[in-house]
Amino acid sequence: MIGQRPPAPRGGLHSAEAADVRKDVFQTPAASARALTKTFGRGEAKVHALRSVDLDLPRGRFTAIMGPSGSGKSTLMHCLAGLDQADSGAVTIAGTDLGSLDDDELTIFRREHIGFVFQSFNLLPMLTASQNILLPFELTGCRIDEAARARAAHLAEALGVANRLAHRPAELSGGQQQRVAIARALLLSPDLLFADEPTGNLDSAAAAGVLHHLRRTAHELGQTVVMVTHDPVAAKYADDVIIMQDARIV
Ligand SMILES: Nc1ncnc2c1ncn2[C@@H]1O[C@H](COP(=O)(O)OP(=O)(O)OP(=O)(O)O)[C@@H](O)[C@H]1O
Repeated sequence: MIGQRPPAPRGGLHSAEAADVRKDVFQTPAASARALTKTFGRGEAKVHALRSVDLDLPRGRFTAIMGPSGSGKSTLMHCLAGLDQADSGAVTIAGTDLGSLDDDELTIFRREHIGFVFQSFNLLPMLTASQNILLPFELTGCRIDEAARARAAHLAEALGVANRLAHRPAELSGGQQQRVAIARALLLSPDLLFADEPTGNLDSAAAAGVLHHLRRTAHELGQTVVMVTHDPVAAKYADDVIIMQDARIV
């Protein structure tokens, strides 16, 4: 176990009530999209990237988004993550309608509720693995305290990089770098962890390690994980697979 999946209810509930509370928490989707529509360009050059997409992402599950190139996967992920705005429709994360937030509020919301992992790891080369993992905490403007260090150490342990913390990214394998990047993305306990082709730069053994840890993150930390991938082998690690085609979920 690397953590408790259902949050422990407080206030002395009887076990049946506590089970109901846990069930409710996990039945509320971590994120929802309703009638999400997005086009690029105009006139003859107009391209439909999303055509009225509806989606609920269940909490604590690992969901893969697959589909042919140009089918709208990245656009969907960017709209869900508040990195891009749909032309119409709504995205709700942790009960907040992203459309109700101004730019500054959206930036803060993303920092507090959403974690990202990219194909190219995006670690800072001059920082050690440990400093990279703690970076999101520093960006909040708070001093790194014992609790933050303990969380970073716990995540490093869970992701199998605890013995690499003093090393810089160039001294780590690709798989280790990606696992450091996952620990960093999880530091502030986001509601959603988005992974964009996280194994695209890895050989099959390193990819398997990263996918195994993403799966554990969902199942043992109760973390909602969404991964865009072209790789059917990677998608097999997911609990649910969403297939996109021609800007729709099929
Ligand atoms: N910034 C943009 N400007 C113009 N068209 C765009 C832009 N971004 C995406 N598109 C178009 O929108 C459609 C969906 O693109 P998207 O990147 O979401 O697909 P994808 O499934 O992620 O593709 P890939 O697997 O190749 O990354 C494509 O036709 C793409 O060309």
